[in-house]
Amino acid sequence: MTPFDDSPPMASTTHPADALVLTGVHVRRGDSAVLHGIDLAFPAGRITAIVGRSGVGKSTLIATLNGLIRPEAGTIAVPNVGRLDDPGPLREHRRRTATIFQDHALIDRLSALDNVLLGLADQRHPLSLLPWPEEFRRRAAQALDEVGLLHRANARTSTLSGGERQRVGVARALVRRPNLLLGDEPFASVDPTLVRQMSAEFRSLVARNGLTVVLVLHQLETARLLADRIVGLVEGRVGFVGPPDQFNAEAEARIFPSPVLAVPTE
Ligand SMILES: Nc1ncnc2c1ncn2[C@@H]1O[C@H](COP(=O)(O)OP(=O)(O)OP(=O)(O)O)[C@@H](O)[C@H]1O
Repeated sequence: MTPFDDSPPMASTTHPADALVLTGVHVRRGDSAVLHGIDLAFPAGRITAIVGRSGVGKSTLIATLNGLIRPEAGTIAVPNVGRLDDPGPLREHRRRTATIFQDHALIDRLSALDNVLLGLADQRHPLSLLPWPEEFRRRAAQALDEVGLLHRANARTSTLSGGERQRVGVARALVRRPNLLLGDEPFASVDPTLVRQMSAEFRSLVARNGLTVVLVLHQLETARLLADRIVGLVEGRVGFVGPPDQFNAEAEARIFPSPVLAVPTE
């Protein structure tokens, strides 16, 4: 198996080229069983898009990968780190993981640079009144440079365009120097034309930084553009795993079945 093999994941085997391996993962939220026995490996250095209809468990899967939700059964293994049901590996996994958000979760009255620095907030005392350490400021400037926004570092975030705000959100994730980048609909508030323009840039940024990326994407078109691999969920189960060019009409009908319309009776 090469690092770029897209054959179905061997969930019981941890391959060195996998960044995360889920085996028989069941997740419950409140009274509902949401994910049912997920077997899935996420290849290192690749972009995986999670797609599926509303309510199938996409956000739940991302929160589970993040370590925010603990499965009621099954395991999540991070090669060279450990299993996420152990507190030590879980802490290390969370340190290596960054998240990008749909609304970018930026503070408008702060500068772009200060918003990026917030990505490091957990690395200093929460009540610190001291200025950010020079090393952190240098890292934040580097992250802004990485997304092509260094020239806007001191601009108030409220004056930035939608695409620029999205880049600040990505820089705030990058400043943590993560191995794993997770996103729940990170491009939802960016104009589709802009997403098309940014996708090549995003892909080369991911390759430059050696990131493993998992994104929930509502737009299939965006998933095809951005991802190396698509995971389609149906009712909390994996219904498709493969490269975008294999996500054909049959797969699309399986992952996005037409709603069954009730036939009115007299
Ligand atoms: N905090 C919660 N407590 C109880 N049930 C929840 C909670 N969050 C989500 N659920 C339920 O879990 C199921 C899956 O939700 P989830 O948000 O993972 O789906 P999704 O595929 O991301 O949906 P969407 O595309 O609409 O965002 C849904 O039935 C939802 O109602």
